[in-house]
Order: sequence, then structure tokens, then C-alpha cells
Amino acid sequence: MDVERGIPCIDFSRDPTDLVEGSDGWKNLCDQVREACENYGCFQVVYDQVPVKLHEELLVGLKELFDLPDETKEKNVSSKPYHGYIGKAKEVPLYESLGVHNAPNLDQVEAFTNLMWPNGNPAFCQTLNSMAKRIQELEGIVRKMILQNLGVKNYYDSHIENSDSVFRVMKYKAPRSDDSAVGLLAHVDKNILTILYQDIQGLELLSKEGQWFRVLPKAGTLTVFAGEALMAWSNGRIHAAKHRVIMQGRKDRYSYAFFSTPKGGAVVEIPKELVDNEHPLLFRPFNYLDFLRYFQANLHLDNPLEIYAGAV
Ligand SMILES: O=C(O)CCC(=O)C(=O)O
Ligand SMILES: [Fe+2]
Repeated sequence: MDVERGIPCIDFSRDPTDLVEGSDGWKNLCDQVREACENYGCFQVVYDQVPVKLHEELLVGLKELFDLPDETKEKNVSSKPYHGYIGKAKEVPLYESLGVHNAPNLDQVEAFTNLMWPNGNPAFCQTLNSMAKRIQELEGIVRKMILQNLGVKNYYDSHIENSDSVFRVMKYKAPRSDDSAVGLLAHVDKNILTILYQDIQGLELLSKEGQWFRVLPKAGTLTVFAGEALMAWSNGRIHAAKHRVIMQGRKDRYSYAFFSTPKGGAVVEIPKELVDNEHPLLFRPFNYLDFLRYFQANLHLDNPLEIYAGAV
């Protein structure tokens, strides 16, 4: 495994047979994914099923989207936490973002683009939907590898059935001064897996040893994070890493990410196979949406999940 500046980089595009379940290449990738998830909670993945041209097209559309008036962007509301428009927050003034629920479904993206543009925006709608579908495919592969390595592949179908997703697009304005500025505060993702693309650098990851590393963007590469829902479900075997965005320089920064989440109302429950004397139960079963709401209401807490559902 190639570890560059502290972040493992795993090549899913070396040979198409590597993605054939059960092949030697597949087993090798599974091992790399497990090592990365356990030790870093994050890795970069080379994946050519998301063409560089599609990233470029989406970025052009995103610039147009974020240039829309605030009143238009604010129309993107949702009852689910982190699905609507976020902007002009005191703590992160450079940050703005919009969420699209279940973006691999064309109707959902169409509803979003019709809300943003008077005549919709068919080209952007297609691009965003195509991106979400391709990243969802990658998410499914990564999740299958993780479950296989945990020895609980039999849970894969129900895991996917009980999942949902939100695609978030983000813009960070360039800081006003030459000093670096916080784009997004340090946090751990709460969901299952996050697969992210950034156009220019800014993303930083906290290693288990307590050191911040820059995650540099690379053409044809996406960044995968494990979230707390997966960390909890794996009974702590998978690490969910803290990360943040630091802005520097004169350029605005754009990023987007596919977040897989437990379905609304779904309960995160550790499989019995992952609990034994060496691995005592770490979390009681918890309702994901209820936990998210608890987290939002208690942003000052350091370990909200441990307080909310900790079993020890
Ligand atoms: O914009 C980025 O690079 C990171 C975004 C992020 O961490 C998040 O939305 O959870
Ligand atoms: Fe994040």
C-alpha cells in the first residue's frame, strides 16, 4: 500500500479483475482497505469509473450553482439534519453547502435543479446524477470489502437495504488575508462512509498519533472516510478520523461528497459476531436520526456518541 504523507492510497483501477469478488486482486484490495480503515479511518482511492471529465463538468456547474442568489439556495430545505442549505455560519464564514437526498435517483436531482433554476438545468442535473451513481457504486464496493474483512459479509444486503444517502456540494471562499483560515471545523463524520472530491487542497486529517496531515487532491482520486455509524457498527474496529478544512491562498475551493447514512429510523446495532471477550460491546443499539439530533443539540460535547450510546 502506498502511503503518501500519512494517507494510504489504494489503486482500484490497476486491473479490472481486481474488482471481481473472490479474485486474488480483490483479496489484496480488501486487505489494503481494512488496514487503512483500522489505522487511518481514511484513504485515497484511484478509481477510473469516475472520469476526470465528469469532475470537470460538475465543477463548472457548481460554480454557477453557488453564484445563485442566497434566497434561491435557501429554498433547499430539509427536515433531515445536514440535508439542506448551510451558509453564513458564524464559526465557518467561508463555508457554504447544499445537500441532495438520494442523488443516484434522477427524480431527486431534478426536484433539486427545478428548485434552483426556473427552467431546471438538465445538463447539470444529468452530471450530478451520473456522479452520484458512480460514487454510489464505489461506496458499495468499499462497503462490501470492509464487511468481508470483518467476517460479516452475510450482513451486506441488509446493510445496503437499510442505507440512504445525501450528496453534499461545498464551496469555501478564499480567505480575505494571506493568513490561513478555518474553512470547516475539525469533526468526525457521523454517517457510514463518505467519498469526497476536492478541487484544490485544504482537507486535513488527524492521525491516530495526533498529527494533522494534508490530504492533497490528485486527478482520478477520491478520498474515503469512515464515519461514526460504521465505527460503532464494527464495534470500534474501524477508526473514524477527525478532519477539517484549512483555507489558504486566493482561490475559492469547491468540494463534494457522497455520504452513505443509515436510513431514517434505522437502528445501528453491532452484529453479535463482532462481540467477544476480546471485543466487549462498545455501544448499545441506537437510532441514527435520533443520535444526529442529539449531536446537533450538543455540539459542545467531545464524544457525543459515547455519551449517547456508550455501553461501558
Ligand atoms: O470539503 C471538504 O474537503 C471536507 C468536507 C467534510 O469534511 C464534510 O462535509 O464532512
Ligand atoms: Fe467531514
